[in-house]
Amino acid sequence: MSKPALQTQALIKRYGGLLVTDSVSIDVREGELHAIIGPNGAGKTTLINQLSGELWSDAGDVVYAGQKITALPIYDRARRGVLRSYQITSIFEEFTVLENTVLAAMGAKSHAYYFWRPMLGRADLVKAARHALEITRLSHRTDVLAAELAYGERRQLELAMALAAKPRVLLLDEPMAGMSPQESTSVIELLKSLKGSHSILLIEHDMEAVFALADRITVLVYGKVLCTGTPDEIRNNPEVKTVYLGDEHIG
Ligand SMILES: Nc1ncnc2c1ncn2[C@@H]1O[C@H](COP(=O)(O)OP(=O)(O)OP(=O)(O)O)[C@@H](O)[C@H]1O
Repeated sequence: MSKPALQTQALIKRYGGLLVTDSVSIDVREGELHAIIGPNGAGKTTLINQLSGELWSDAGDVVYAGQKITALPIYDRARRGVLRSYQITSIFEEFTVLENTVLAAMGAKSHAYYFWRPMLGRADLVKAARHALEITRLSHRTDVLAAELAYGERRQLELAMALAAKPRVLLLDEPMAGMSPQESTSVIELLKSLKGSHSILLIEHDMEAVFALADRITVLVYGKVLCTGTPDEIRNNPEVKTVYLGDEHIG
């Protein structure tokens, strides 16, 4: 069994009296795609925000490669390799797809945006960006302005930008939301190809995609972990069926 890349230890987030994540302990193993599912309001997005550093936790720890990163801000976590899609830079509308992706690669390497240098003058960054665009199937759109992209293409660009930053752990909150069936299929294929070389934490409402992709699934209900297991274990777990999915939704 591979070791954990990212772990939470009894992680808690409160909003007033509401425990939104309630002592959540999960781990994402090296090269694993670990999906988090649960009903609306279960705390999935809050958890991912706590992992990326967008939200401070009230108690508990986030551990990456054996080190506590709970107190680190987003940028430090990202630079170490824990990256949420679209987190490092937002898309610059007036820049091309390639320029946006080069900027993301640059940000990850702490080049501090050397705007006075030609953006495409760094061969290594351009190469990383082109590679990310190739695997996200956006190579044919490299010279198009971001402002001209369709919605699904923008989501693909966000993924390309995250990949150009060479993450070790990728945090994805509904990467297929709002995509056409064709675009979703292409993202599913992409995630399949990224598994193994990346550890991925995925929140996704599309159960078909989750069960097709996940190595393990954690079910979150009212902020608490109900169970973690392989897709088969989750599919056959009577408690999961009762509490959340309903027989007809599983698998
Ligand atoms: N800033 C906030 N202040 C107060 N309550 C909040 C805040 N953010 C989230 N919540 C509450 O925390 C709970 C969990 O929200 P969260 O968005 O993490 O759930 P989720 O599982 O991602 O839901 P969904 O599947 O609908 O996206 C909800 O009850 C939500 O109303």
